[in-house]
Amino acid sequence: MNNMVLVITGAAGSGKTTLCKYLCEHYHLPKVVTHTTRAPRTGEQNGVDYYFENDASFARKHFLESVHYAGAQYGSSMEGLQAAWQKAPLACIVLDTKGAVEYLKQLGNQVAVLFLTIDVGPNSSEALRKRMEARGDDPVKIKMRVKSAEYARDQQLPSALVGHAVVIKNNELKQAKQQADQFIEQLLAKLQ
Ligand SMILES: Nc1nc2c(ncn2[C@@H]2O[C@H](COP(=O)(O)OP(=O)(O)O)[C@@H](O)[C@H]2O)c(=O)[nH]1
Ligand SMILES: Nc1ncnc2c1ncn2[C@@H]1O[C@H](COP(=O)(O)OP(=O)(O)O)[C@@H](O)[C@H]1O
Repeated sequence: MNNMVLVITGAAGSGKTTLCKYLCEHYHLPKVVTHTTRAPRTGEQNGVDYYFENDASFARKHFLESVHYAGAQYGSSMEGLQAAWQKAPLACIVLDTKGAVEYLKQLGNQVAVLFLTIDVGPNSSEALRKRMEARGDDPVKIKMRVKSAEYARDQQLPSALVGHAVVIKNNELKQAKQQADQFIEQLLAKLQ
């Protein structure tokens, strides 16, 4: 196979961004930077974390797929993916579960999916909220997000990804990284 894209998906606060950063650094994977109309969080950089857009600039882009998530728009382009593949045969992207399903539909066996979750029993949703707080998110934004349909939806693996996604419980980051390492090594071997 020539090129593949690793899609990291899962609940808000489950550690998608953290794991993507780790894998990109450790395996020199190019990250596909996506576009959003949400405001940057403290420390986020335009062109690195996201391309930050307004509604008008977002509307002018040509997206492979785009979604509404908790009151903002997000979208990813084929050009972004092709640019990443110019650098290396395995690229990485962070998407909501709707985007992950769409990637699988459009790109088939060029897509590998990692679904992140946490499982601390009935308090798992609360644990995710605490992680968003610890990340420094605006409390008003956290409230909005937790109430959104997308937040509830992304806590479960969608049926379209069953049998396609590798599920990793990120209760402990060290263990989650080890499981992701195994998965990446299999993918890199496939691409050789
Ligand atoms: N479908 C899709 N989802 C995206 C895209 N970019 C980011 N997302 C997802 O949008 C959701 C909200 O992202 P963000 O506001 O950064 O919040 P976070 O999940 O708490 O870090 C997350 O599930 C992201 O993975 C995109 O281009 N397409
Ligand atoms: N296993 C873990 N245990 C505790 N905190 C974690 C763990 N994994 C990630 N975090 C922290 O939780 C917060 C949310 O992680 P992040 O990667 O931003 O999630 P996502 O991109 O899925 O919303 C961050 O502050 C991150 O440092």
